[in-house]
Amino acid sequence: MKKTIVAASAAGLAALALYPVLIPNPYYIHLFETILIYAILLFGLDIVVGYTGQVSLGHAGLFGIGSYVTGVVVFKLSLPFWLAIPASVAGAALFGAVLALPALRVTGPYLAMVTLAFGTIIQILINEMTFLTEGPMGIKIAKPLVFGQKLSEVQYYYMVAVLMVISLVVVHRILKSNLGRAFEALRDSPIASDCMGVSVYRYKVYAFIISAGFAGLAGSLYAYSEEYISPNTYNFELTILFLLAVIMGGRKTRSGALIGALIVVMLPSLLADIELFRKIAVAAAVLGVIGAALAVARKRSTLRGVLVPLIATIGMAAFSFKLENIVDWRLTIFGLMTLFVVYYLQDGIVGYVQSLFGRAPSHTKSLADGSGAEPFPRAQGGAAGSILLNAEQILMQFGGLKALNQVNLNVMQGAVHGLIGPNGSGKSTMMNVLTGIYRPTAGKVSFGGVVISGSTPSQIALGGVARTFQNVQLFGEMTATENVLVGLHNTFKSTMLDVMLHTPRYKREERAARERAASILEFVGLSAMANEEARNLPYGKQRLLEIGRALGLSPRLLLLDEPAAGLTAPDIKELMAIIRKIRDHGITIILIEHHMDVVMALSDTVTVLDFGQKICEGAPATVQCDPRVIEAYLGGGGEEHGGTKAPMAH
Ligand SMILES: Nc1ncnc2c1ncn2[C@@H]1O[C@H](COP(=O)(O)OP(=O)(O)OP(=O)(O)O)[C@@H](O)[C@H]1O
Repeated sequence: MKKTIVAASAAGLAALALYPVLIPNPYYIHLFETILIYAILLFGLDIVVGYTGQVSLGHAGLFGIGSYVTGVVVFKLSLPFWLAIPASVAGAALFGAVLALPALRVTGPYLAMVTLAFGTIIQILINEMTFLTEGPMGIKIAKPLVFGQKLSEVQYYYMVAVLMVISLVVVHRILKSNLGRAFEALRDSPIASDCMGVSVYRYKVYAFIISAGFAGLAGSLYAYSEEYISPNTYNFELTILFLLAVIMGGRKTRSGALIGALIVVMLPSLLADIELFRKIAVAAAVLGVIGAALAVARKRSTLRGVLVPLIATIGMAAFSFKLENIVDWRLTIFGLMTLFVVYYLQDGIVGYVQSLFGRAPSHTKSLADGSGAEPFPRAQGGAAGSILLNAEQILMQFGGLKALNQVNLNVMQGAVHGLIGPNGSGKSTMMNVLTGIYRPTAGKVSFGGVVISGSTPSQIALGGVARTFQNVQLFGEMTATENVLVGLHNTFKSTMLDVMLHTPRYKREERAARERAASILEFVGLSAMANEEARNLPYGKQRLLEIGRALGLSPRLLLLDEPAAGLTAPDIKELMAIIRKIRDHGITIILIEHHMDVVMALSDTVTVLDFGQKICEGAPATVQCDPRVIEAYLGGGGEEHGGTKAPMAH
């Protein structure tokens, strides 16, 4: 695996170096240079689109800012390229931060519209600010001067190639680091990210800034490459083209960005020549037949599943020989191809090829050995028996509904505190109030003597409160190890520079985190599934992984929201053993559970809620026999509440 990557990288570098020698035609050198420039932008766009899962239709605008910062500082101030290029990166990054603001408030189609408006405004501004940008006239700039010598087309090609390789390495390092894991985590579950101490707010802004920085670099290089820039270039079509390139090539891979860039740069030229188009259509049909045969043979698809793409590719090849002139059909064919890719190749070309050969999309790092590393330190602070968490007079109102009504809760250091009640009694609401997801309408929560109500979920998480969710909230596309590594995010002190340069500090932290992750997985019995994507784990194991991820925070308090829900009897036994082990490590636990046998066996104290009010509290044996509790459960509709057994049944 590693050997294949080294061989592919060496071949890629050799191809980059030899291209101008083998194909000295300046037109083709310029074309390839454009592909490399677009690839730089797509590396960055993939951070936002592929990793954080946000839609950005503003990247043509950021690309334009990159070009125009260079254009203006060269044209007006005669700055050298080594100042103009960083200025473009910084300028675009600044606007990236501006673009991130709407992303913090809206998602999906709304974000698409806002970012689209951003791109349009940038284009209009470039057009209108003639005093700076020369407006529709555009700006002419020459190739960079190095030691007083203007770079030739080939020399400039090498400069772009080197910057593309550096960008690729930097982006790859960022995305494989704790930063990249944070980006992916906020895509899969923003709420879980926040509760792991990974602030969605902060990392969305980081993603947009980094992504915009690469758009700025690409824009600057493009300005030097074309030697002329005008506002028309940075239009709506370009932004759509960028987005399609990421999707077509395959998100979350650098090779996908390169293939995407190749396609979008080459496609207009390919669709301009009927002879060439026929050859390509035939090649696509042949590849389609081979791909379909492979997919059926490897049982990755059925004959029915491959029928439509097969007919489409063969149909396109046949149709190409009927056509006299391709130019009128260009946009239609382009649209159909896009539709085809989006519908049938959702993981892009790279994802499709990888699935054919049965390889998981990314995740190449093998599991570190966890032996020796402590899964998590013993919880510190507070003597056993002292109050760790205190919730006072909590009122949580949703409109007219009082989901929690003047609830008091004291949780003792080192205890397992059960929280039970019929469906809708307010248990999960309490969990959300304690972890900062809900701000209580009235009342106060203190943890370790510090008031935490009003703090953000990530602040509370970093303060030592970890949780799991009633509906499992894992980061589905990430492996079990990576999920736990997100929990360990706060163990990293490395800066982005450390990540980019792979400094000893970053390497040390990454190694230590991986060792910790391995030992946590061992602790929850998931070592064998360490490299499996979370979404592919059996349900019971997913619940254990959520606990493991929460343990990554080294919490003092762990809130478990119905951890046994949906588990089989052997899984429940395993879960109970794990909860006991966690308690033995000095971690205080709040346990919401409908399985009364689990609550009664594990809890030191049990609090019972009904209709948002605390109706009883005490030792399990006492609570079980309390008439108010029996009434609440029986009055709530009988002995079962979605798997609930009435307390007195045990
Ligand atoms: N965000 C919200 N907006 C409006 N109502 C809410 C919200 N969250 C909870 N509720 C309401 O608050 C009440 C308590 O819900 P909650 O989920 O806390 O109960 P629960 O005890 O956890 O129930 P279950 O055992 O079914 O999970 C319910 O009536 C619920 O509909």
